[in-house]
Amino acid sequence: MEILRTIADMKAWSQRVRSTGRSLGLVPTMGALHEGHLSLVQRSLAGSDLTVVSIFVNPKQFGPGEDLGTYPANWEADRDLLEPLGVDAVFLPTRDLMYPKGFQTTVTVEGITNHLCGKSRPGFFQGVTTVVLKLFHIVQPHTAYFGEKDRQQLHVIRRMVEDLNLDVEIVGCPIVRDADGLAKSSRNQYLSAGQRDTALSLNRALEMARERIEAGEADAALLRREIESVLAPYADARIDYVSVCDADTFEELEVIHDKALVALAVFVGKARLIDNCLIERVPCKEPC
Ligand SMILES: Nc1ncnc2c1ncn2[C@@H]1O[C@H](COP(=O)(O)OP(=O)(O)OP(=O)(O)O)[C@@H](O)[C@H]1O
Ligand SMILES: CC(C)(CO)[C@@H](O)C(=O)[O-]
Ligand code: BAL
Repeated sequence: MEILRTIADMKAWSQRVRSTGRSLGLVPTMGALHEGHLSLVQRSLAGSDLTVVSIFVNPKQFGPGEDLGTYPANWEADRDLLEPLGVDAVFLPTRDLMYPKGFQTTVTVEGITNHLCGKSRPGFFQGVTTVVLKLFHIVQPHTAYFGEKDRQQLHVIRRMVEDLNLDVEIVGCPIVRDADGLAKSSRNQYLSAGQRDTALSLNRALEMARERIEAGEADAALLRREIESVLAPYADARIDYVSVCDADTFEELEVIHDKALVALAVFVGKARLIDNCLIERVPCKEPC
């Protein structure tokens, strides 16, 4: 596994690979890897000839007061997870290389970033799209893999790729969960045992919403209140948002027709956890 620490080395490596006609997959991450990340890596290993994983804790997507300074990092553990899988290269740039003195450019996707995480973390998506566009130029992948746990991020990146005519195929990968339903996240490391129990209420709330929608509930405001009441008993949970929204525009729904995205962001202690599920109501064949 090649460890590439400079932009010049990464570009040269990618150009060599591409010049031989082989396909290149990229899995962008912020490190502290877990099975969620590894599922993206497996998908890339299966779908591309060679796979690059980038590890970069991108300061531009963290707001003031967020956890940039304490974001988990463990390069040796990450390397030990990636090497046996057969990853071809890891791109590990420093902040100074990615954002040298004088850096002044920002990439903005409008519209869909006005909702959910974009609303509660101003500047977050600008940071994401700026770094992802840089990574695409540096690594030059044919395909890039992103998790559906960050479903809004996935849509924002697809929008950027389409709007800027980038030649990168974006593949979305399903959410990987622990056996008890908690979505894998690097920030789960912040949770105490008690807070972990609280964190399980996110998936429970999503499952409740799924059952209610599949059973025919169409009142989105009522569902938002019901989700809040699943979370309310937990004193150590603080809701950032509860959304029952359109799965393409991320605008809040009043009435659920055939499909809705239910998305949550909840602080449990210092961990801001996100989770979501896309719920499609199967039309009745017989009169319902
Ligand atoms: N449980 C998961 N299932 C599938 N994909 C995931 C999961 N967790 C993270 N990913 C994906 O891995 C990629 C890198 O994410 P990142 O490094 O921010 O990890 P994370 O665990 O989401 O971290 P955080 O604690 O910041 O939420 C993203 O595309 C993200 O959607
Ligand atoms: C896509 C990403 C690596 C950009 O920093 C980050 O937002 C993430 O890990 O989801
Ligand atoms: N996976 C999202 C990265 C972040 O929260 O900054």
